[in-house]
Amino acid sequence: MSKKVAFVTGSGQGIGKAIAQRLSKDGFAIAIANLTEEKGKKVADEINNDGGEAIFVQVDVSDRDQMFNAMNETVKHFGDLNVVVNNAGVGPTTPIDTITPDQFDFVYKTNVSSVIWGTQAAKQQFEKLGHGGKIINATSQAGVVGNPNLALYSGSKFAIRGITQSTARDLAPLDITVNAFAPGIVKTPMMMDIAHQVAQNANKDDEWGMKTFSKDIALGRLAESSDIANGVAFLAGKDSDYITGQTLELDGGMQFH
Ligand SMILES: NC(=O)C1=CN([C@@H]2O[C@H](COP(=O)(O)OP(=O)(O)OC[C@H]3O[C@@H](n4cnc5c(N)ncnc54)[C@H](O)[C@@H]3O)[C@@H](O)[C@H]2O)C=CC1
Ligand SMILES: CC(=O)C(C)=O
Repeated sequence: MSKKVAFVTGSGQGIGKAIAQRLSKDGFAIAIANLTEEKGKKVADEINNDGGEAIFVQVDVSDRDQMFNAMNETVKHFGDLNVVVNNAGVGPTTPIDTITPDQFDFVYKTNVSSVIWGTQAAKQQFEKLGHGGKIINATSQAGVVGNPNLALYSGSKFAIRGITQSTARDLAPLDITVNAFAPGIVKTPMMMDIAHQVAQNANKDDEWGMKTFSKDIALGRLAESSDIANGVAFLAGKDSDYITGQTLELDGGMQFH
């Protein structure tokens, strides 16, 4: 039987890379869809050298045509597509007075437009292939509760949960599920940068910056990218077939509902 195929955006490093590696272990062929070629190719090579099957497809997720082309290229190569993980995102630190129109456009195009284009392109491919599929969107604990200094980012992540819920209803008749995952504080370049910026603004060190975000984690430790990939693997697999429109919180116990 041929492998199922997963398309993972922002998989050149951090959480996306861990998701790609985990889904490969779970038997998926993987499209590493990333902005920067060097990092994306390296992850694809690592998966192939490890006995998996991966290709690199270059994409700027904020560009609709590029998202459609990247998914087309994936289906041309592997002959199928079953799971799309809209993971890529940016997280600048933005005290409210500092936000500019350019920054607004950049964050909302990268984080929010990308999910819409990714959903449209996935729907098109699933329909052409004549089967359903799974769309999985990256929100954040900061998309469940507003975080200080992150007004642009938090707002964009709240929007992703709204889009997830709406499109789950729209696409259910096509046997397409749409869910989101909400990581907590994960040791990746994005989070290190946020902690650094917040610390600098307060004249403190990076450890202090990280503590301002991590002090309320019930399980008492920062997340590894693999903790997040474990949850996404569940959403990508058969055991989540009867779940749609939900946000799975992967935050070690930060936000409770
Ligand atoms: N690190 C954390 O603590 C948390 C991260 N998240 C979310 O998880 C997702 C992944 O985050 P990290 O791995 O931490 O980020 P990261 O910054 O470490 O990695 C992001 C990856 O996305 C790629 N990328 C950036 N812009 C792109 C674009 N326009 N088109 C294609 N690829 C692009 C980068 O090249 C990089 O490979 C993001 O959506 C982020 O908002 C959510 C909650 C917490
Ligand atoms: C970067 C992020 O998603 C946080 C702080 O939750």
